[in-house]
Amino acid sequence: MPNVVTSRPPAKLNLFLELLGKRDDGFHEIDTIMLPIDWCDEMRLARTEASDISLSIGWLPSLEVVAAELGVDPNSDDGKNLLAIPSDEKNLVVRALRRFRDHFDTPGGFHCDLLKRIPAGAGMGGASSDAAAALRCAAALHGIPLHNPELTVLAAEIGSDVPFFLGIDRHSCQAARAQGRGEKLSQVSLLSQIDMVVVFPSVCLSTARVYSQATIPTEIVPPDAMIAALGRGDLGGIAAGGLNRLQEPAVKIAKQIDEILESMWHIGLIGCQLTGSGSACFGLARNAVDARRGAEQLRSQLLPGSRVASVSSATVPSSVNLVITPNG
Ligand SMILES: C[C@@](CO)(OP(=O)(O)O)[C@H](O)COP(=O)(O)OP(=O)(O)OC[C@H]1O[C@@H](n2ccc(N)nc2=O)[C@H](O)[C@@H]1O
Ligand SMILES: Nc1ncnc2c1ncn2[C@@H]1O[C@H](COP(=O)(O)OP(=O)(O)O)[C@@H](O)[C@H]1O
Repeated sequence: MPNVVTSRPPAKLNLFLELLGKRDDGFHEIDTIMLPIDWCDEMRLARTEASDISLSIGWLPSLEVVAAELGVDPNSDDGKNLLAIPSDEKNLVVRALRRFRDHFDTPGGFHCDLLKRIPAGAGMGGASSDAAAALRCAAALHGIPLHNPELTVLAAEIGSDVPFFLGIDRHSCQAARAQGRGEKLSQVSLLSQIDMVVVFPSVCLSTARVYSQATIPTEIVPPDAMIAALGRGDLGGIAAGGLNRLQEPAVKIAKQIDEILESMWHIGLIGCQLTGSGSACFGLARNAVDARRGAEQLRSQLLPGSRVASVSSATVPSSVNLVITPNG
């Protein structure tokens, strides 16, 4: 069995998000279309003899570069709020590894090196994706099949969005419809790659806070038009079918989201909206070249004060790669 493995957990965007109702347990019933994108963290997981679970965290390309883009001093309160990622039990990676070890009763512990690219509190699912990758990496290190259904049960206990990042029923997945609180998944087919620009404003939004300010619409919109447009590879249809019922409450908390969206529409991106509970926004481009050009234009307008990236649709789950170490 390997002693060290690596993985590249991807971010996600919600192309569609409808609220169906509020449940007694405080969660909302949702209907959402999630798309993995090629904006990824980097994870390296090693088995340790001691039973501890430890995590070290850094930013790529570096804390200083990311802080400069966001226009914050990394040591200020604002900087810490945006860039200080917990390395204790609050980190979903630590929670995932602990649950894994307790559930499968595996010997020893883990050390994880996590290099972040995905902004936190952005609605891009970075923490959830890291947790899913940690479960898969831990399974690989202990010879447990990566498609073991018990991993999906553990994933749902860690967070509503975590199961999506494991893929669906052993299959790699380009897009998924998630229902229930987000854990009931079905495949959505995608005819062609989607190229987009993502902007993360310098604000971190709490998922719980945004949900708490949301209202359930009187008329529920189904995702049918979005699903059909994705299957046809119809960019105009994807843009027209976009919806995010969390956008209104997120904008009430962080007004700058509206300004960001305005700038995105202005440079010719289409279907511009918030992802998840925010604060990141995305807009669709005709192709990868247009997305890169759009990102450059927005960078010149919005930096410092945001992170801007051109991205393309990707797949989940992220692969797990064995690392050959000198002693094993
Ligand atoms: C909004 C979405 C859309 O994909 O993503 P993010 O913006 O977080 O990336 C998800 O629904 C977020 O899923 P996730 O981030 O895993 O949330 P959880 O940790 O399970 O829950 C955090 C809190 O959000 C609220 N919550 C979450 C999911 C849900 N369906 N209804 C809720 O009301 C609850 O208050 C819960 O205590
Ligand atoms: N592995 C992780 N990476 C980033 N943030 C994490 C991680 N684990 C826990 N967190 C905490 O969870 C919060 C939200 O994480 P994240 O999933 O990135 O945002 P969102 O729910 O908006 O997609 C962060 O602000 C951070 O404090």
